[in-house]
Order: sequence, then C-alpha cells, then structure tokens
Amino acid sequence: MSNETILVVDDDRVTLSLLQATLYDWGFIPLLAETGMQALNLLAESHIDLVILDLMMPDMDGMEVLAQTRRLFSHIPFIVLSAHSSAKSVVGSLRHGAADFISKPFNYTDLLDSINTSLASRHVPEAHSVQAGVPPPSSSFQQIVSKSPKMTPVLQMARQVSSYPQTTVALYGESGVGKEVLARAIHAAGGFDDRPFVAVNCAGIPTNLLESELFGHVRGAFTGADRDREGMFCLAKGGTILLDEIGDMPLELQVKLLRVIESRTYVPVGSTRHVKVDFRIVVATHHNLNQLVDQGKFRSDLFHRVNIFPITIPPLRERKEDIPMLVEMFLSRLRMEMGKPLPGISKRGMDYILGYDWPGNVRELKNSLERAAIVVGNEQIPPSHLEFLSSAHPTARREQKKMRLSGGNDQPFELHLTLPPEDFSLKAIISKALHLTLTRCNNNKSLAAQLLKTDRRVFYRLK
Ligand SMILES: Nc1ncnc2c1ncn2[C@@H]1O[C@H](COP(=O)(O)OP(=O)(O)OP(=O)(O)O)[C@@H](O)[C@H]1O
Repeated sequence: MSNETILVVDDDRVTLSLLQATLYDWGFIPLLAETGMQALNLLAESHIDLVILDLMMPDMDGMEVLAQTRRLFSHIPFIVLSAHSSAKSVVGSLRHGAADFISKPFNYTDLLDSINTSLASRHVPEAHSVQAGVPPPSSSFQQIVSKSPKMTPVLQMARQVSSYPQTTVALYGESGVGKEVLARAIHAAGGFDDRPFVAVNCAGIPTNLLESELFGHVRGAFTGADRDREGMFCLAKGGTILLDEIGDMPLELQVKLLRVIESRTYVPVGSTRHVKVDFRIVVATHHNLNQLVDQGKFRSDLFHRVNIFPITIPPLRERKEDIPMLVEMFLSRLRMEMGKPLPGISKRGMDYILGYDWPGNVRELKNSLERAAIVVGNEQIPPSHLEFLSSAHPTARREQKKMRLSGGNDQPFELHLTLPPEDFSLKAIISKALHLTLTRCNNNKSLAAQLLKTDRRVFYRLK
C-alpha cells in the first residue's frame, strides 16, 4: 500500500464509485467530494496528496475550485479529468497549475501513469505557513471531520485556547459528540504533541479509589498500599489531564480538586508533601453543571473555577452536514483496517442515516458503520445492514415509521387527473388524492391518514 490520499471531485456518483474502487485497488486512500465546496472543506481538514478534479461542477466551476485550491494549497498536485476537453479548458487548467489533463472516457493505465508522475514531482512544503495570530494547523485538528457552520466557532475557540495551557477548558456536550477528540486536538495544537495526555473517567472509578488514582498514594496510606504509587496527575506532568465526566465526581473529591486548581499543588494520599502541578486541565461532561450546582451535586466554587473557557459541542443531529464526511472518513479507515473495498453507502442507506437522530452521536455512527462493514459484501451498504434501524430506540422507530409512511421511498407524490368538465369537481380531486395515498401505503388507512394529516374516517366514505 502506498497510503497516499487522493481526493476525487466529481458530481457524477458513478465516476466517483468507479474511481474509489480503482484507487483503492491501486493502494491509495480515496476521499470523495461531490461538490466544489465539499472539496475545499476536505482539503482544509484532511491531509491530501493529490486531487483528481472534474471541470464541470454544479455549485462551483471546477476551474474556480482549481484556482482557489492553488492559492491555498499550492503544494497539492491536480489532475483535471473532463468530458469537455476543449483547447480552452486544457490551456486554462494547465495555466491554473494542473499537473495533467485527461479526457473522459479515460484509460486506466493513463490515469495511473499520470497519478504516479504527479505524485513523484510534487512539491512538499518544508513548513506550514503561519498567519499572524492563527496557530499553525495541527494534525489533531485535521482529524476532526466537520463542515457544519455550528462547529466553526467550536473549532475556532478550541484553536484559540490551545495556546494558553494555564487556562482550564470545560467541554460540554452529549456522550459521543467528540469531547475527548477535541481535548486531544487542543493538547496537540498547543505544541504538547510529544507530552503526555492522560484521560481520567471520573464516573468510571469507584469513589474510594478515585482520590488515589488522581493524586497517587504513599506506602501504608491505607490497607493494601504496600508501596508508593504515582497518580494520574503525576503521569500528566508537563502535558494535559482530561477529567472526563467531571459532573460525576464525588463532592468530597471536588474540594480537593478545587485546591489543585487554586494553588496548583496537590498532596498524594497519606503524604504531607505538596507536589507542584504543571499541566493543562481540561474537564468534560455531558451534564449541565449549572443544574448540578442548583441540585447541590456540584460545588459552585469549583464550577466557577472550571468554567473559565466553556466550549459546547453540538449533538450530531444538529449538524447533519457532517454525516456524509464522517461516514466517508470512517469507511476509509475501515477499508484500510479490514482490507475490504467497501464502495460506500447506498442512496437509501444514506437517507436512513441522515434521517436518524443519532442519540449516541459520532460514536454510534462509527459503531454502526463498523458492524455494517463486517456484514456487507462488495456492494454498497444497504439499509438492512444498518443496525441502528432495528434497535429499540424510539427515534429509530420514529424514523422507520417515517420511511414506511412515505411508502419506503422518498419519491415525490404526483397527482394526475384527466376528467371531462362535467365530472371535474373538488370531490373528484379529493377522491383521487385519497386513492393515490392509499395505494402508496399498501391500503393501510391509518398510515395514509397520517400522511395526509387527517382522520382515517375520510377513507370510509371513499368509493
Ligand atoms: N469530529 C469528529 N471527527 C472524527 N471522529 C470523531 C469526531 N467526533 C467524534 N469522533 C469519534 O467518535 C467517538 C466518540 O468521540 P469521543 O470519545 O471524543 O466523544 P465524547 O464526547 O468524549 O464521549 P463521552 O462523553 O462518552 O466520553 C470516537 O471514536 C471519536 O474518534
């Protein structure tokens, strides 16, 4: 495997699928974009070695994508692929810096030659250019796949705070939204890449062990403490400690954590020695800490200490634009890990995925795809392999019902009516609409009534 990543930009799904499978067979990692905008987002967020670009795009002319990309990512070679090989487009592409121009329909040997030549002659930048006030892109932030406008301020704030390791960061969001991923990105972007990142799940460790897990203990501190043991705070020295599920930390330990944050020192269990703290603290929780304070479950003084730089990651259902990119990223990883072609998700499969609410957020999406990737053959993943659809979760049931309601497909309803003028009436139009809906719903009157947003009794009078 060469492991080089090639972005294919084409609005034609058939070409995308063909190129995806072929590139995969040749040992490359394919990434796909159907629009110019998707391509620019992927270029900004992923490491890409080469781009294969169609010139005719629905939202943005391929030449414009080429021009914008050359300005921002001048080191990435482009191969232009087009059915419109006029002299003007060839010259225009080459003038905008394309490494090669191949006309459709193309010959696969020519394409492979062109890819190899372009990759061999590419210019690899020596260092990232740094714009004033903007931290250099970190590999970790590049791992965060997102194009949702709701994530833009989230990522921007995370980047900004990454340069200030003394500032405690509080990450809020439902389980599985990517709080740990963001904490790691902040850690790495702050130049801490080669330093320890220690994540402690405050909810997963029994209360009586948590203190010694965090602060460590000395020999004889309690029954069974037969030697000194370093805690997580010591392991995180010089790096970052992520206190995950901080809302579940027992109250007695919250006092001790407050002291750590205020005095930047801690005392191992059974010791009198004060150890100086030298790490970035990131806390994360799926709870609303304000509410926990009101309920007396979280100390308000600790809340004010940890809530200095709050960042809330929106749930996946509020940023569904991210789903196709996340799906492609997880499938690319699975392709590599499993050595399967995995040519993508079928159109109906993607409709189901986009219609579902994802209560388990990105983690649930990732797990569903992993299961689907195991059971699918060499075809695109159909809805039947998407495990979440058969789950007992009410949202899944709602989605299934919605799909059943639309007759299992998302085709638009069409109502054609041809009647002589003497029979044409409101009653005739209504009757036709009722018949059409019943047929679409396999004569299920309740479903048909829900679809028409009316009462099922309207069908009783129908002839
Ligand atoms: N934007 C993203 N891009 C790529 N992968 C992501 C993204 N967000 C989340 N993931 C993946 O989803 C999974 C869950 O992410 P993570 O553990 O960071 O969530 P979390 O909010 O910390 O969850 P919890 O509250 O349960 O600890 C991980 O496998 C992570 O790699």
